[in-house]
Amino acid sequence: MLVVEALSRPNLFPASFTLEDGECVVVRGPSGAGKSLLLRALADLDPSEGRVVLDGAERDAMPAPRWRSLVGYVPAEPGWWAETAREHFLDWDSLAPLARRLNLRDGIGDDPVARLSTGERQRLALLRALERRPRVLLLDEPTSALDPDSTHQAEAILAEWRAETGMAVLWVSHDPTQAPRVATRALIVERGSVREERA
Ligand SMILES: Nc1ncnc2c1ncn2[C@@H]1O[C@H](COP(=O)(O)OP(=O)(O)OP(=O)(O)O)[C@@H](O)[C@H]1O
Repeated sequence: MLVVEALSRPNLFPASFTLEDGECVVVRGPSGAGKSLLLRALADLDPSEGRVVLDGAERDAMPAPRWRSLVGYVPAEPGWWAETAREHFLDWDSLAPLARRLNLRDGIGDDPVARLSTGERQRLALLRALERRPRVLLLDEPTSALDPDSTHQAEAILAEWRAETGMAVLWVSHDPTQAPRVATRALIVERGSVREERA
């Protein structure tokens, strides 16, 4: 469903790979290797060269806002523009069951974002991205601040979502035990070069 051909930008050599419907591929590699650069290029947040095709539609032929609604991105440090958490959602109340599964306490939607913990913000950013129902979700260390139970809940929710909607996931993780739990394939990024391996 996603075809990437010779995608490149400064500090990232041309990368080619595909993502199948409902697939999850982990992205691994040393700190500073170019993993976030790869995700940001795919999300069309920074200028890049190469060809990216989603469900037969060329990225370059699509308005950027349309592309960004199809290809969701959860950065390692998500941004917040309104005071309370709920203001960042289309319909916060409908997400209550998922929020509970992620061990987020009731009422958190009305708290000022600035007062929330790093792990709380991380889980809210994941929910915010899922709510937009992207075809592809790019995750930059989405569970790095979570306890083991919340991590497993997030992994389970993403697996269910992929199975139900066909959403594909590209998941940057530094946790060697997480990769085989969530994916069968890995993209290894080293000094700006991308190659494929088993997860
Ligand atoms: N806009 C940019 N243009 C060019 N190079 C950049 C840009 N932003 C970051 N870099 C550099 O590119 C390199 C790769 O950065 P990147 O953030 O992709 O690493 P990473 O693999 O995600 O690392 P980490 O695991 O620490 O998050 C770094 O040396 C960084 O300084």
